[in-house]
Amino acid sequence: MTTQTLTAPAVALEGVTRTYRSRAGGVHAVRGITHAFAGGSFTAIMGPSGSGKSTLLQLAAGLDRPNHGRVTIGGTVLDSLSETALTKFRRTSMAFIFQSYNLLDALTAFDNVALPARLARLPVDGAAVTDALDRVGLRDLARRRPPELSGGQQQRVAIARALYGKPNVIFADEPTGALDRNTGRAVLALLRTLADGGQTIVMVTHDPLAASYADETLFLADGQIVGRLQGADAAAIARRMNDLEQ
Ligand SMILES: Nc1ncnc2c1ncn2[C@@H]1O[C@H](COP(=O)(O)OP(=O)(O)OP(=O)(O)O)[C@@H](O)[C@H]1O
Repeated sequence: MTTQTLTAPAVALEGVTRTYRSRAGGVHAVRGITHAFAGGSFTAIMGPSGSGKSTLLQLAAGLDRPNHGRVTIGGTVLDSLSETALTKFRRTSMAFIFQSYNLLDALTAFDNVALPARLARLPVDGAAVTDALDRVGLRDLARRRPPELSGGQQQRVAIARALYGKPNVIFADEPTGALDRNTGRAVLALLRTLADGGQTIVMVTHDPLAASYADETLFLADGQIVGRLQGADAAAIARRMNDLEQ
């Protein structure tokens, strides 16, 4: 892992705009967003349905390209990369944690954790894979496949995958959306640990309690950042969300 100071932006968005064409006309999903996510920071993104959260996350992760503006991750301008180079860059520089876990059912937990390294044609360090599974409490379940694991266990496999490669940036879209409260809290505590260890976390969530684990919450409305709260508790975050949804 590249060690970063808290002041170096791990992910920078500059004037990022994404418009979708539809039969009814253009949908301005993200409108000129500029924001720097500091290295080692944990940021939550909240906002009403349709405010552009998922689009913003996809743009920041290079899964979608902006119509205008640019995204820089660890000093690399994503726009300057070909599709092939971008895919390779994504495999080594970032991890994704989704509500739906995104694990391959045919592979064991161990092989799911090792998958990004294999796809990037890097040697797999078996002891490090086991260590990553151990850190999320799944050492004994390494040989199980996702259908043989609970939702919380599957999400912990996804987190172990993010732990193993030690990517600088972890993007999470509703990582606790499908989990019960206690399992969700355990997952959030793990994400908090990753940020405290220097990885940068950008997480979309609808849940003020989940956002309270972050250092900062950004509030989106109509494709723009309309507010932010630092170090706020769940009640303060919920109040701000209520104000936005009025
Ligand atoms: N592929 C697409 N084609 C056309 N419009 C799209 C597409 N994806 C998203 N949109 C539109 O862009 C806007 C932002 O969508 P986005 O999914 O980013 O919002 P969101 O804040 O993540 O919503 P939710 O909380 O409901 O998941 C919405 O108006 C949505 O309908």
